[in-house]
Amino acid sequence: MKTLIIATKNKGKIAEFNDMLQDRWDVKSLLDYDIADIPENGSTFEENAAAKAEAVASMFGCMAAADDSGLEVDALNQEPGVYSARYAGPQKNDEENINKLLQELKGVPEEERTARFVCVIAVAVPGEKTITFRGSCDGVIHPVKEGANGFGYDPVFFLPSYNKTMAQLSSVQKNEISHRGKALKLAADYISNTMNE
Ligand SMILES: O=c1nc[nH]c2c1ncn2[C@H]1C[C@H](O)[C@@H](COP(=O)(O)OP(=O)(O)OP(=O)(O)O)O1
Ligand SMILES: [Mg+2]
Repeated sequence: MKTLIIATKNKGKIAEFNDMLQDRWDVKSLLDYDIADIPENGSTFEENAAAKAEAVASMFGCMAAADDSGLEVDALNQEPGVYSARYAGPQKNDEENINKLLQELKGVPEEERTARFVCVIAVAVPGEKTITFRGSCDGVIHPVKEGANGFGYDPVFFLPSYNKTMAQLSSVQKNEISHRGKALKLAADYISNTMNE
């Protein structure tokens, strides 16, 4: 089985990539190697995903993928966006990020709490142009945390069509509808074709 390196240290993402890809590839992440954090200085998900994928592709001299993702909240002018991981500070704590988000949205009525998760997957090959794939998933920011599955903002990301938060879905259900599942569906054929060249 061929190895696919994903330039991430996020355990929640790694679990989802493993669930979706383990039949196809031997998925490795930055937690399997001793690699320093790659800076995310871009202003778009595409820039950050490309920077992470390219840094790792050049370190290993082979194809690497990366995921840059986050939450866009309409009532907050699409924030936290690319800053989602660091919303409450550089320590990147999910609990603190959720608390800050709920505080910012205090008093905002349900119909104005619309949001979306966005995921951009970049695939980089040394010496070639990096390609990006984008997926998104619409929801509403729930005023209280519910559910224990998933990671990040999942406990407050409410899906009206399921009457559940993302954290109340099984991993199979989440991967079918999530921003990451959608971006990966678009990326998988390109990864597979590029790997076999
Ligand atoms: O499915 C998701 N369910 C809930 N929350 C999510 C999801 N997908 C992204 N998110 C949130 C988590 C984090 O606050 C930010 C990603 O930030 P992002 O920089 O892409 O990832 P990260 O720094 O945690 O790991 P890394 O850069 O090593 O891949 O968006
Ligand atoms: Mg990051």
